[in-house]
Amino acid sequence: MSTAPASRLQMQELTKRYGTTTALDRVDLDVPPGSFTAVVGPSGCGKTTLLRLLSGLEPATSGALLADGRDLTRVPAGERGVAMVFQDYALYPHMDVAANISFGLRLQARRRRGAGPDRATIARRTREVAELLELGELLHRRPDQLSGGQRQRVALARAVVRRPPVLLLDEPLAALDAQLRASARAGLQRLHREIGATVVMVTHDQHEAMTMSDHLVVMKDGRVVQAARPQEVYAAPVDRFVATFVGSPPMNLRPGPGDGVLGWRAEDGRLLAPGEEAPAGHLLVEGTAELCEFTGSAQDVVCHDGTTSFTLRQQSGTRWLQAGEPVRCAVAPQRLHHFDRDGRRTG
Ligand SMILES: Nc1ncnc2c1ncn2[C@@H]1O[C@H](COP(=O)(O)OP(=O)(O)OP(=O)(O)O)[C@@H](O)[C@H]1O
Repeated sequence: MSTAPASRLQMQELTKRYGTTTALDRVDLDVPPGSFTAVVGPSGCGKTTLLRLLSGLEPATSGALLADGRDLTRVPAGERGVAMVFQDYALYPHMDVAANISFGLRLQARRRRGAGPDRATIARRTREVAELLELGELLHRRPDQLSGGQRQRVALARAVVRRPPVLLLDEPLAALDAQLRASARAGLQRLHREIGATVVMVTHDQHEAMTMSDHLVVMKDGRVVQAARPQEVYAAPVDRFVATFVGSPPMNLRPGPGDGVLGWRAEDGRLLAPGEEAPAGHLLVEGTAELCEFTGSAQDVVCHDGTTSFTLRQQSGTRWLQAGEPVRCAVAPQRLHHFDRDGRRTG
C-alpha cells in the first residue's frame, strides 16, 4: 500500500486551559517523522487533550503546533492530514465493513466531484487496507456481526484508508481482552511499518507503550517530563517520577547518600549466598521475602527491610526463593541511579 510521507510534528509552548484547569502547560515536544510515539502518564495528565489539539478537534489556548514546519493552528481538522481513532471507535451500525472503511473516501469523492477518488480507486484502496488488517473475508458483515478485535481493526482501516501522514490513536487496545491485545499490538506495529505514517498513541499501559514505541513521551500535570527512546527512558529516567512510573516493577528507591535518593531496578540486584559479602562499592540490600511471584522465566520477590519494600527479580537458572526467607542482595555501583532531594536525576 502506498503512503503519503510521514509528518514531523512540533509543539512549542502548547497550552490548553479549560476554565481554571490547565490541561496542557507549555508543552514543548518534537515528534520525529515516521516514529511510533507513545504517550503515557497518570490519569488527567493531558494525554487525550494533546491528541485533541493535534487532530484539530479543539483549539489551543496558546503556543504553536507545526507539521513539517507548517503552522497548523488555523488549519481545520479535515485538512490537517491527521486521522484519529478514538477509544470508543463507533462504527456505522447499518453499513457493512467495506462501506465503513470506504466512508471517508466516498465523502471525499462526493465533495470534490471530479477531483476526488473514482469508484475503482475507492474499491481498490478499501481492499488493500482490508487485506493489510486481515479483514478481507469480512467485508460484507455488519459491525454487530464482528468480534471486538475485528471491530477495532475496522476502525483502524477506516482511519488509514485515506493515507494520513499522521495517525492518532487514543487507547486503541483498551477494549480488547489480554489475548486479543497481544495480537492487536503486533497488528498495529505491522500497520505502522506498512503505512509509514507518524503514529501518536495514548495508552494507560506503560508496558504496551514501552514494547510498541520507538519514542516514548512521559507526561505529568500537563507537562512533558521526558521524551526519548523507551530504552533511554528506562535506563536513565530524568527524575523519580519517571523512574517509578516507567518499568514494571517500579524502580526500587531508598534514602541516601545525604539528602538524596538511590534507585535500582529489580533485575540489577544479585542475590548473595549466605555469608557472602557484597563486593566493594556495591550497595548491600537486606530484607525478608514477603511475596514470591513466578512469571515463567523469572521470579519477582517482593521483600521488606523493616521500613521499605523492594523487589528483586531473579532470572531462571537461579534458586527460586520462598516467602519468609531472608534475602541479601548486592547492586553494582554502575547500576545505581542517583536523585537529588527534589527528585531530579544526578547520575
Ligand atoms: N472539556 C473539558 N472541560 C474541562 N476540563 C477538561 C476537559 N477535558 C479535559 N479536562 C481536564 O483536563 C485535564 C486533562 O485531561 P485529559 O483527558 O487530557 O487527561 P488524560 O491524561 O487523557 O486522562 P485519562 O488518562 O484519565 O484519560 C483533566 O484535569 C481533565 O479533567
